[in-house]
Amino acid sequence: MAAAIELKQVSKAFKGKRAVDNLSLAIERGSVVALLGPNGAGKTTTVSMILGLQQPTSGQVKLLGGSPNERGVRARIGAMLQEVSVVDGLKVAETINLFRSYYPNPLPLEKLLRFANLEEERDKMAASLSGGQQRRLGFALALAGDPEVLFLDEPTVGMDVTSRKVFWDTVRAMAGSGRTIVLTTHYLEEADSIADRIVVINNGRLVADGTPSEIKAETTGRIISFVPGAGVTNETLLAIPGVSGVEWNGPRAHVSSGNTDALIAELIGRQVPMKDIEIQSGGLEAAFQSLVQSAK
Ligand SMILES: Nc1ncnc2c1ncn2[C@@H]1O[C@H](COP(=O)(O)OP(=O)(O)OP(=O)(O)O)[C@@H](O)[C@H]1O
Repeated sequence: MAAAIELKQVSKAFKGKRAVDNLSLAIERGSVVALLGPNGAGKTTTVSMILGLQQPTSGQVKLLGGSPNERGVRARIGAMLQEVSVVDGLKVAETINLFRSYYPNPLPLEKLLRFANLEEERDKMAASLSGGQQRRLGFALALAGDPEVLFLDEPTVGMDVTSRKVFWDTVRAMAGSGRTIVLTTHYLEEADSIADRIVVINNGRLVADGTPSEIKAETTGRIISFVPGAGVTNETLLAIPGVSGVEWNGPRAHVSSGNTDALIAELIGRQVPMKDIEIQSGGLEAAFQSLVQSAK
């Protein structure tokens, strides 16, 4: 079966400046992919081209094996974009029903209200909802057509902690039922917990692509710390292959390395005297910062 989404050497230029630069990417059906990148990296432009809302300057975009501009393809996708369009004069349930009417096989209204945690707001005017409630309405509208591919652009901005949890539980359940989900987020811990693949974009280019643990391991965000025995100096540690930096906190040395497994073997092999050994992962945040900085 064709990939859910395929980008081949896609570029998009605005007034000569490339917002997306020669991006190639295939997203398998049933996967949950997070697009990460700093402000202005090109994430929204990429999603807009996949949705057919913007046309690439060059390259090819395929969605569900066809063109994003085909009606038949559009009926099979759902998108929650940063701007939620609220129709004036309609209540929450009426707005959802309007969107349901656009699709051949919509999900039931009650299910959508539950997924979006909007059961209590069903009879409120949509325009009177708070920012976070409007985002949740945007989620219900994105799901209205029971989409095979779901796009979530910064979905949890403005949501409170409870709504966020309900939201991600629902997204996880959706992913479990074989849908393809593409999300952009600035909350790296969310990407880490929900995505099975993370694609990092910077300056319109792909700078890393892998599982959350591969992305974390690819970077210098990992540290071994220990209290070295007498005679072990900064220079001794820096001279060991695989050590990318050493910082001291009193008697404790924090040694960073791209591959802490290999480094620990090296330290033991060299019989470096060590006490109270700890291995810390820098986490996705550190990995992300280091990727974005090294790509500059
Ligand atoms: N319509 C436009 N006209 C001119 N430049 C644009 C337009 N849309 C986007 N850009 C530029 O393209 C680049 C990528 O923007 P884009 O919105 O895709 O980034 P992003 O990764 O989604 O950022 P953010 O995290 O801030 O939403 C930015 O430099 C932006 O200023």
